[in-house]
Amino acid sequence: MTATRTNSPAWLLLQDGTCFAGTSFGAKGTAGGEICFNTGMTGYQEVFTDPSYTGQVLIMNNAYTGNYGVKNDDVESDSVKISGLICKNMAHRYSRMVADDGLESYLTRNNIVAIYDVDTRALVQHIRSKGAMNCVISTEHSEIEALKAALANVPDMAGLELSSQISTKEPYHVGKADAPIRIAVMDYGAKINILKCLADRGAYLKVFPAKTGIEELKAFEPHGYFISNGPGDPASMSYAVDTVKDILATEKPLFGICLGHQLLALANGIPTFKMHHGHRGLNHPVKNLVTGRSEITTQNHGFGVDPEAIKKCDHVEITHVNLNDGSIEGIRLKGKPAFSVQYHPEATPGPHDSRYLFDDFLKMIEESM
Ligand SMILES: NC(=O)CC[C@H](N)C(=O)O
Repeated sequence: MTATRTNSPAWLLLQDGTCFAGTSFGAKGTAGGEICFNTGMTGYQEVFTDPSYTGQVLIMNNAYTGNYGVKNDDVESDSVKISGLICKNMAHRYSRMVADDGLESYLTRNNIVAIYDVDTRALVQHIRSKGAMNCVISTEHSEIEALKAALANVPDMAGLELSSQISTKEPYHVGKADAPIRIAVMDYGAKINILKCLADRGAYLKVFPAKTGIEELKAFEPHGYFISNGPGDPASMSYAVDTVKDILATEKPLFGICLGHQLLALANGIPTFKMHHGHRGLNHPVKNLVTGRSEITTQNHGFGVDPEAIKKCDHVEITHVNLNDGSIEGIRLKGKPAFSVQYHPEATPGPHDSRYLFDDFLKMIEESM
């Protein structure tokens, strides 16, 4: 399949004044967000639709993006969630028997501004040394003052609350209603495959809007609670921290992923912090300190849990660490059936090494029933 090459110019301006020129791909217009990069070599459609990327302009480290097109069901949510896209090369032809569309048409339909022909190696090295910052990409402004004005409107990721905007508006169910195990899911921007991983193991889920109170959660009579991934700064989510505290008070099993991990830490008095440039990719090595085994993990986070504060917290145990930088990848509470990981065991896209965590959670629930 081919698409017409437009070759129209596009520009990228970073918050520190650095500028890149490139070529437009996808929707026309101007888009801003926090710039971040994903080192994965495949799985771009799942990444673009991951709700945790809300508010972020994504650089793909892979030299070539779009070669296998898109498929209607290779998604992690109902729409593309990235604010914008930056690539080295974008495929104008795609090749996959079962593909439904090409990437450019998909981005255009989803109103996503993208820029390619950018030296992404230089750009990623820049972010790696300077750290996370905001940016704008534009097909309509080439004047630096106009780009700067657009950039001034992009909110800081630190302190930004996004989950309540993208969470489901109404509760919904996943799985079979007669399943023996019921799990209440807090939707702060949940990826579809996390829900599938739980339902495939025989759980019936009720997925709740971000600001649902404990009484409504309890009315579902859940045997366990799941705290989802999601975008934004966990420290801005006091409503969610309160919900996690209320859930812990029920003594029912709790499992949290990524944002859910950060919220479990915050609910136990452990602060989170903004990382230099975060972890986003499919090959982050993590060691499970309980089993001594290592796993290769999928990651997507720009905030982390404070390691020093955990060490001082008697009732929280570190279960997983990142083998690249020693950052905290997993915790569990002593004396309570609650645990969480900073990475993504559902791993769409990515290796399935960590799927055992869903089995562990279901087993924990069975043992508590
Ligand atoms: N994938 C996630 O849940 C991300 C959590 C949080 N928004 C972060 O960037 O750290």
